[in-house]
Amino acid sequence: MTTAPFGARLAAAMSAYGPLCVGIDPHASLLQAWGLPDDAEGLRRFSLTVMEAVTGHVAAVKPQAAFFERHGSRGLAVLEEVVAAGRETGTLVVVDAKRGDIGSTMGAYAEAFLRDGSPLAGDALTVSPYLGFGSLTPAVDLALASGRGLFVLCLTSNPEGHEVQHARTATAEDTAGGPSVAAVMAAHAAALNADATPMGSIGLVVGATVGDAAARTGTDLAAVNGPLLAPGVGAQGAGATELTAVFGSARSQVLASSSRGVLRAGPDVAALRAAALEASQEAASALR
Ligand SMILES: O=C(O)c1cc(=O)[nH]c(=O)n1[C@@H]1O[C@H](COP(=O)(O)O)[C@@H](O)[C@H]1O
Repeated sequence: MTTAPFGARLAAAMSAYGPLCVGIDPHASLLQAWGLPDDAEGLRRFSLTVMEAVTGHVAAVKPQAAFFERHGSRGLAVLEEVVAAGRETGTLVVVDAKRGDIGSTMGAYAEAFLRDGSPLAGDALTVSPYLGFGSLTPAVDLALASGRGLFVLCLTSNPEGHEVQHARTATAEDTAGGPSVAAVMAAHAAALNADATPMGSIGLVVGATVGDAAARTGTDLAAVNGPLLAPGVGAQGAGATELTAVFGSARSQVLASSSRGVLRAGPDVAALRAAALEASQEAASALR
């Protein structure tokens, strides 16, 4: 394996371009607003326009798989084109597919999204650990072996996440409840990233909208030593103030993510690029 680890590649991209990931979420309403048909060709023009506008200007892009899957196999072919365009331009691609399953099936998801030569394999994948962090082992192993990364859901940006993520884990001896689910997920990531420089490749998803949830759940974000993907910026209401407040001493690890907040500026390439650069600068000053 000659590729540098994802954590090192992302750290370099963030220092070159700033801490912003532009989400590629081709909602039907956005296709309409851009004057595009709600079909695979509209999806393709939308996605490649975003790539043209932001590659080489921001650290990463994050295509959301659901918006491609809703167009069937032709939509997935467009996702493959986005992945290929990222590879050609050197812009990191986080495939946001939030996969999670029992280990034996997780192995197949890992081969789809993290294996060299797979057309859907970007630089990192979002994964869901709610079948137990250990169920993600095939993805962890393949990501680390291939220079890719993972973003493991930890404290998500949506208002419903707390009922699972803030819950206290129980053991046979400690029925009163142990550490929170979020803290356990963060501790697993920290263990996998131990000793990595400048940071490890097993990141977490922590929404910019979660307020003081890390403190309330005892989740030590600074100790993760890995990237913290922070969606919720822009359309979900978080901005610079929230980024600073949520991440505190972990802010140098944060990759802020905005989809609709940037995409609404399209379809003009220059306007999209300007919106991305503005969001990137705002995130950079909040996270300095
Ligand atoms: O993993 C994600 O990216 C993610 C996690 C999370 O906690 N919240 C969240 O909004 N996301 C994704 O981030 C994007 C947010 O889009 P906007 O609200 O338009 O910026 C969507 O693609 C979500 O699926």
